[in-house]
Amino acid sequence: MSAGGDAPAASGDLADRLRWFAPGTHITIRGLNKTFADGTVLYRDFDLDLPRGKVVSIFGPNGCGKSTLINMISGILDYDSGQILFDGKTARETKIGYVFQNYREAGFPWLRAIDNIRYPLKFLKLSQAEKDARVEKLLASFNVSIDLNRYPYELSGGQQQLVSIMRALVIEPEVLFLDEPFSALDYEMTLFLRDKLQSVLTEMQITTLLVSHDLDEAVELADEVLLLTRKPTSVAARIPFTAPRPRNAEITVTPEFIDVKARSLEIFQREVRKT
Ligand SMILES: Nc1ncnc2c1ncn2[C@@H]1O[C@H](COP(=O)(O)OP(=O)(O)OP(=O)(O)O)[C@@H](O)[C@H]1O
Repeated sequence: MSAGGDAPAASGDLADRLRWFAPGTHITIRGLNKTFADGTVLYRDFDLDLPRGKVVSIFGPNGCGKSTLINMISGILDYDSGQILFDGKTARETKIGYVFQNYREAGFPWLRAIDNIRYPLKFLKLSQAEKDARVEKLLASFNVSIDLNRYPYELSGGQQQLVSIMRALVIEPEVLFLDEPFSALDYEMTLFLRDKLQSVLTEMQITTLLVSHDLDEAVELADEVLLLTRKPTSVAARIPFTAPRPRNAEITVTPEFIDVKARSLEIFQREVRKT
């Protein structure tokens, strides 16, 4: 982890800089810099505040740095300098869940599905009864009908991604990162998982960052669409979407959805056209 990632909780100058946060702000990014070894400058003095308990969908041109951003926030990837704090805590001090696009590489193939879901609980100081209750509650929330005694290779892609999502949620994360979680799945499974995930996130009030290349999906799930520019990357716009939840695919024909999607698309296309 870089100096930025190891940074202690806010103090001195930093505390002064953080004092003007909007109420409810959870994740604060200040002065973030990331340049790759080949000289590609991706983020330069990048600032961002992300609200507590909301779902923010990140959308932007190909290669603008969406995955890199959530990897740096979640602590998977080093950054050169700057500060990323979760209510003043570092990523290491924060309970984080992460769902990857490639579910095949995300789980342990030698563990049954149920043991993959339970695995992260090993690292929490909970009694066995508390761990069992956590898992039971989660399975009930997702209304799981698949045989979780199967190994991942015995499950469909969608079922494996469902296992990945439950494994990310079982620790009751403060923040959940989803990087293209449904893009490798068929449409029927995508709709099912979107609905389930959305109702669980609404119930658990988890601060969530979603990267999606599907603008309908990005808007449907979002409390806010965060549009990024081409690199060096900055925030092009933030567009709230306040339609009540639960939402499903039918939301896509409502005037509010169409308006948010049209405004997002306009900004996206403006950024794509820039050379
Ligand atoms: N290790 C690396 N070295 C050099 N450049 C890199 C490295 N990793 C990523 N990049 C570049 O940084 C940019 C951002 O990559 P990233 O995957 O974060 O973008 P993205 O917006 O998620 O992309 P996509 O829309 O294609 O999924 C891309 O141009 C990519 O080629």
